Amino acid sequence: MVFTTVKGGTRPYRTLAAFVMVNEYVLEVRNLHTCFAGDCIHEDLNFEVRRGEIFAVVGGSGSGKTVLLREALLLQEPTAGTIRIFGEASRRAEKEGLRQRTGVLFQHGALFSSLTVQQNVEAPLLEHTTLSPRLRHELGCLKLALVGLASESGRKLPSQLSGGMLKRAALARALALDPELLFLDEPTAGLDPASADALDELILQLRDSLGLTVVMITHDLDTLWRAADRAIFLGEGRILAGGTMEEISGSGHPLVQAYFQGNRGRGAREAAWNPG
Ligand SMILES: Nc1ncnc2c1ncn2[C@@H]1O[C@H](COP(=O)(O)OP(=O)(O)OP(=O)(O)O)[C@@H](O)[C@H]1O
Repeated sequence: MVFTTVKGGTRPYRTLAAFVMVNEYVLEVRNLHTCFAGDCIHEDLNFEVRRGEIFAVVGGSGSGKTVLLREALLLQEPTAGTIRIFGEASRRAEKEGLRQRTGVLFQHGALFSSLTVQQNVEAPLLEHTTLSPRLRHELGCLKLALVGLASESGRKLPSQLSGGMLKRAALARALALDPELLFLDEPTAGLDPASADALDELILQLRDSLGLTVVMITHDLDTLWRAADRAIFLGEGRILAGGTMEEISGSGHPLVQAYFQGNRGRGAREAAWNPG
């Protein structure tokens, strides 16, 4: 890791990430409108996510972050506009292909409670590949190791894992098909600070080692300062600010200021600038 100087302090910046990040758009959102019964929560959103970056979607409650994620995952249709993933306009007909190139970590893990962790991780391989049971098992073990879970954890039911381990297990399942693009919905929600830090570190490591592109929704200011390369701030149906965390937090918009300039926001920024 090298350090680069930014206005007001020094933040870690990862060399491999800088190398991987290129101007190839993995996700492009153009002129997106989403309205429910005439009430519009997205009014002409435009942004793009570059290959290899960790991109965060931020905003107050009800600003439309989850709806945006559901639209990108083809679980919901926007009212107007397009979402292109891997350069292709995402259409329902291409759902299967897109699913295999994208992984999702849902906020509550969404693991099958009656299956063991190992079976959960193998589930996408069973559904989308013709691999033999032995190969599926080996790949499942590999993914568990990748997220830092011991093989004993694979034999447990989700209910027998801690919150941090559950997130890791769900992440292992999201990585089962070697996705290029990973969506994370509130990855650190409900975790204690140490587990949240460890998960942030894991996300950074996975991006660096696998060359993943990560799009995450988060309210966690520590995660934002530590992991996000760029972000957008949603509010009033629009993107109120976009860019690096430094750029966004310096926005003059009152909603953005209130979000980042409170005690929690300032503390997270200082911690990111003074790691360790
Ligand atoms: N299917 C739906 N029908 C009607 N309204 C909806 C529907 N889905 C979402 N909404 C509304 O859209 C708005 C945005 O919801 P969304 O869940 O995307 O917010 P959010 O930014 O993810 O909030 P939070 O941070 O609290 O999770 C909310 O007012 C919600 O009630």
